[in-house]
Amino acid sequence: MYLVTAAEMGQLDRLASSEYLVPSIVLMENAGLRVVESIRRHFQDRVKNRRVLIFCGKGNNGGDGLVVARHLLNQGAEVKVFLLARPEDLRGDARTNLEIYQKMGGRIFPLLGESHLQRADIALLYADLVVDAIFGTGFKGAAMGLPAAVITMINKAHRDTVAVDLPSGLEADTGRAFGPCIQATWTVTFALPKLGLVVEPGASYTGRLEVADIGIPQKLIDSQRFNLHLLTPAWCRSCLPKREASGHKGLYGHVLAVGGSPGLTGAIALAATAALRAGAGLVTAAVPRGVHGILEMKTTEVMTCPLPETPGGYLSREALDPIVERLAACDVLALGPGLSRDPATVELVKELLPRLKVPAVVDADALNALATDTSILTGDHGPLVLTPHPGEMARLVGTTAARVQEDRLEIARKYAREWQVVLLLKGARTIIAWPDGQAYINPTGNSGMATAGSGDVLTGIIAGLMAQGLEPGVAAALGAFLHGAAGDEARASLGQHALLAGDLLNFLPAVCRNLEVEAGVTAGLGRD
Ligand SMILES: NC(=O)C1=CN([C@@H]2O[C@H](COP(=O)(O)OP(=O)(O)OC[C@H]3O[C@@H](n4cnc5c(N)ncnc54)[C@H](O)[C@@H]3O)[C@@H](O)[C@H]2O)[C@@H](O)CC1
Ligand SMILES: [K+]
Repeated sequence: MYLVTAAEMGQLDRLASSEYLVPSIVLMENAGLRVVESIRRHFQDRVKNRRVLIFCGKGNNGGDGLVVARHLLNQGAEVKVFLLARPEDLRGDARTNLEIYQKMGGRIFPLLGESHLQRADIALLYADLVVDAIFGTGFKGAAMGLPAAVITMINKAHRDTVAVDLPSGLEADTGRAFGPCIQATWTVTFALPKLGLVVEPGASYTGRLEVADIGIPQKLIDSQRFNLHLLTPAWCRSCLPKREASGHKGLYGHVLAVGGSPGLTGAIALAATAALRAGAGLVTAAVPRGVHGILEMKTTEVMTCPLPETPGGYLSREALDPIVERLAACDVLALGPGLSRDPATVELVKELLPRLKVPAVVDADALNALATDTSILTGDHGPLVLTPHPGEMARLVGTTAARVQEDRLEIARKYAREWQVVLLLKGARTIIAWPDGQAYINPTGNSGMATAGSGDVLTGIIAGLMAQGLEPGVAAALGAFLHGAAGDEARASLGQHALLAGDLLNFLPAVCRNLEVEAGVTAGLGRD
């Protein structure tokens, strides 16, 4: 599903009217009606006598709020509209909707100065629901003055709150709030999700996200060339590798996982097992000879292979040829989990990558090895998926993790293009940037997954999917989704504090099974 900026959404709205002759007031009517339907679901269809406060700004977002007000009034709710503008300041469709609402006897309470705040504050005490229609995609910068005071007052009241299109105070394009911002229970956004709703901190203000069809012609949406996408269960389901009734293990690919070092055998064991859980037919884990016996004890279905090591027990330069030989019988390499930063191992990584004839997932210390010489990335290389966390990304591009976090999307996109790799930038709302400029944002996952070994599981899942023939970009996106969804299932059952990376392996089957059986899902965004 496309993710759009405010300007892209505005363009779609305009083209719907100018090219397809859909009157803008019809779009506004549909938008309001979708919110009313969502509110009815919230109240299990019993809206009569519900006390609903609707806060409206002077723009079209406020116009949507007035449509909501009119329909709820019609359906017997006790509606109060607080207007953060003088009625004569409203224009166009918003003005028309104000007038209809007033003709129906709907009440408007002005919210224009400090003296009006108290009345709204008292009403909030008794409200069953707050509808936030103060600002939508037209908002820029910070809420200040009266709107800021109103937003703060609504948040302090802790009432169930539905945001219309966007939580007021949030920038649609960045997901940042430079002043107070509505903390929504849920948000009904129109036509397509806005980028700011799905990246942090915007996603946290948004609450549960519903995407509502307001009648913008699908043909118009399909004709756009947006290059940012939100991963959805339906898309992921369509990408799941197919299993043949007569399939055998040779058909589902062979992963070679290279990594491990003294004290870090768990990382490679997790990655290798995750590759099998993701459906790979065969997985071989190749590790320094000294830890090979430990790996044998830790894993059952994984095949293992001892490699030459340095006196300290790290993979040595002599491991190069055996790895290349092994790879001749494999479909994909997973490189990095538990590898260490020993200088000999760093050299090994740098010599191995240019010799690859199979696609590779490069993670952890293999990324740190690359950071010592990024000419490998700028030169000719085969298909690569890089899976850095912000710290590893910062080392790769010579900046700080804070800088990477400030501009996650643009940085991921820039280097995916520049290096011609699939770049998966981890963190809350993982980004998967493709070399052709397309980028995906993953809505699944939770902070319980910020735990040792979680990244190793992701590496294994992606490699396992690639072994089954998925394109690297698709495998990375689907892998991120499955990994996060397994984390969400694990959290639902175990809570987030005690969650271990190994638990992800145990919840992955349920997630895959759900995708196998679910016949397409709406824009569900994981659990809130
Ligand atoms: N055809 C359309 O364009 C449709 C628009 N719709 C609604 O219209 C919204 C966009 O409407 P608008 O473009 O009128 O904009 P908004 O209603 O989002 O708000 C814009 C108003 O807020 C003011 N503003 C912006 N930043 C501010 C700040 N930092 N502090 C104080 N005031 C600020 C602007 O000057 C303007 O008056 C969408 O979010 C959606 O809810 C829907 O009705 C569907 C159809
Ligand atoms: K809003």
